[in-house]
Amino acid sequence: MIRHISRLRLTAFRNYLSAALDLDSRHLVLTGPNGAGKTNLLEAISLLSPGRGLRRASFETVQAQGSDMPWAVAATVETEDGPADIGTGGAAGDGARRVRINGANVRSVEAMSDYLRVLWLTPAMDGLFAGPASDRRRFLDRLVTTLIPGHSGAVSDYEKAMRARNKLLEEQGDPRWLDAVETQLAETAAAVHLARTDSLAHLQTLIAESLEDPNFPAAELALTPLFEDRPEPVASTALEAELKGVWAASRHLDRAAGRTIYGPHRVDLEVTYAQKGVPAALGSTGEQKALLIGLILAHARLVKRRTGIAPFLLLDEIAAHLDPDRRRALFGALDALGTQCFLTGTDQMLFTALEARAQRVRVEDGRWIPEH
Ligand SMILES: Nc1ncnc2c1ncn2[C@@H]1O[C@H](COP(=O)(O)OP(=O)(O)OP(=O)(O)O)[C@@H](O)[C@H]1O
Repeated sequence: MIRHISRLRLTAFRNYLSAALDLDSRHLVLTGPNGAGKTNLLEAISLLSPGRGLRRASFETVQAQGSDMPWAVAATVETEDGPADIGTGGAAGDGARRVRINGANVRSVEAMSDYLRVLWLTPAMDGLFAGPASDRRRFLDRLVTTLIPGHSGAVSDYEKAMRARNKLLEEQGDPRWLDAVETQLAETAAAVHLARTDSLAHLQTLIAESLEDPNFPAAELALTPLFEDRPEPVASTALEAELKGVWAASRHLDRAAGRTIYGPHRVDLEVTYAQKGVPAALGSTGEQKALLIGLILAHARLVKRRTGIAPFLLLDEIAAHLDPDRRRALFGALDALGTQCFLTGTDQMLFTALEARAQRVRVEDGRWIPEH
């Protein structure tokens, strides 16, 4: 059985006031004019995972304008153990979001990951390899979170502790407080860094084992070193001690710089086009897209292998950028993953090769019209 979403319901979510859709386990193709609500639907599904979803929008932004109802996304996920009802949404006057599983409130957004995992590819990621390092770190953290759901929370805890350290440095705070903050910073930093390196190592191994697919070339992945002048320990306690030492010694420098210079918030994900041995950023637009698709497909396989849950793939306007042969290869790869994929495009013709392997819905002005 393929784990899949069998029912999706949106309330006061962006341009959807109230919409419901029944689905089978096949892929879902969404077509419709610009601004109809195709990406909004993908964003809704992306919020069934930790973090802020595929647009990284604040929860106030997703609230449908002009509606008094709090926004809500609800899905029924068919699993091997039966259906599960997963819901998330906002509550009036509160910036946070609530999560409900099978009718009960749960405290942690990570709990949704027991039922479903989500990965996405959007046009906003097109410049990933040539753009700023912060985008690549965020991309990597998204991959890691799909594998290790607690990672998203660890990254926010780390960022919070770093802001506290920077503030204490600026205010010339008590060194004992700095010690305490740096201890906390080191714990979260080690967790973040080791989750990243561990996930990357597994992903690289899987890519190396996979049969070469000429349509979606293999990537070589590496993290830039944490420190310029010393090796980084691989064990958590040793890494924490090393980071604490570095931060304690660099307080003056960091105070002058107005920020923490060393740490996992500064590393970069280096991606190389394996066959050619050149940095991904030097590839053509099409090559970079193919590399990114290959990376997402490989990661989806990794998540399936290690967790038993094949992630749902949200592919926003991917088909339009591929030539017909590569499009067919993509559809074949999606079928092989054994998961439900959600694809958008303005033109139904792009998805002809999917034939009966997809259900089709036309999106118009915040409404869903199933096509038969
Ligand atoms: N909070 C909100 N309340 C109401 N409408 C919203 C809200 N946020 C966004 N919208 C509307 O949603 C629409 C955009 O939807 P979406 O991005 O899903 O379009 P799309 O079908 O993917 O289009 P394209 O083909 O251009 O990518 C816009 O018309 C926008 O004004």
